Amino acid sequence: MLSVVPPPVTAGAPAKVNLHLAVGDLRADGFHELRTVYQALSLSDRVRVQAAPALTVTVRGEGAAQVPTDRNNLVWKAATRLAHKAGMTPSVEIAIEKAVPVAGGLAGGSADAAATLVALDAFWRLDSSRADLVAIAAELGSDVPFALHGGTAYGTGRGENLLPVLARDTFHWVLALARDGLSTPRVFDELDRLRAHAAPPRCGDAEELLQALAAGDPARLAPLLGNDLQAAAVSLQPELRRTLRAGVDAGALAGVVSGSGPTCAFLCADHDSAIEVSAELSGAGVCRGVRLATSPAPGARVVADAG
Ligand SMILES: C[C@@](CO)(OP(=O)(O)O)[C@H](O)COP(=O)(O)OP(=O)(O)OC[C@H]1O[C@@H](n2ccc(N)nc2=O)[C@H](O)[C@@H]1O
Ligand SMILES: Nc1ncnc2c1ncn2[C@@H]1O[C@H](COP(=O)(O)OP(=O)(O)O)[C@@H](O)[C@H]1O
Repeated sequence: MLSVVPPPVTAGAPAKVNLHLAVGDLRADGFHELRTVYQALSLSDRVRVQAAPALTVTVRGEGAAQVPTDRNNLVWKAATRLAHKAGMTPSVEIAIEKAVPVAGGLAGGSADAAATLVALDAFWRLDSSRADLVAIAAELGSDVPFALHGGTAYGTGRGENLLPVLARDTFHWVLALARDGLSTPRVFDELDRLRAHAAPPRCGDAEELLQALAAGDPARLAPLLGNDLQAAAVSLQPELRRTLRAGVDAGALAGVVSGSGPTCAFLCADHDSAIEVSAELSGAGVCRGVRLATSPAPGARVVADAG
């Protein structure tokens, strides 16, 4: 009997911005207790899976040279864990097409892992429950469940416990990309160091911000954006202070470091304003490049294969 090779499957998954990121105490397991409001961005990576003699990973696109292609890639871990749970052999090639800047605080690696889970679930026709995929996602990284979820969500624990959040309308962002990345554990360590010596700003609770999201009002949302990791990211890359100032001078409603940085996310009043801010920021010499994005965006999902 002929065995039929299943056709390739492509999935996409979004980058994220933390609109609110309150970092609590360091736990015994090395993670910090978080309270965060995630929103998924229209900027997304794509992952294509197809049959191959053995597990292989290829990477093209934005920052590809900095992304591992061995077991250190989160997609490799995602594939082996899903295969193990399903009793499959992960004989697949996983081709990543990156658009999300690497080590930028935008959770690109988490997006790739979430897209891999969704793509392989379809490729192997596993029909896994959402809860099963979320459980594997949480083992892979704190941000991976949100990349599956998409939209807007409130995250607690180390960021992996999610509740959906109501957000009306579309928000317009300009992302200022930094020349060098920042390592997430290094930024958390830096925050602990700063807190041991002083009292860097804390963003408090998210109540008002949740109301601004439900109202879909960017002018109300802007002054409420907050990130406890910002002081640590700025301490490690002091030039971010200039970038944050330049975005607001260019007409953004507000700017915030995204997650552990160093990408700075600028909330704009509307699409036209975002175009103006991006043009001005590009010319100001304060960043490696700019990207326009909207939010919220859907979570990881199978997409039509562009070939
Ligand atoms: C900071 C955030 C905010 O959304 O995003 P990024 O800026 O990295 O995208 C996340 O908490 C990052 O999530 P993720 O990138 O999945 O991190 P993980 O792989 O789970 O953890 C990497 C390391 O970051 C630190 N870490 C992470 C999450 C957390 N709640 N407390 C921590 O202290 C730990 O040192 C951990 O070993
Ligand atoms: N698929 C992947 N894409 C990007 N980086 C990856 C991937 N898998 C593993 N990594 C590693 O994870 C690190 C963090 O990457 P990324 O998820 O882009 O940033 P952040 O944690 O700041 O959001 C990278 O420096 C890279 O070494």
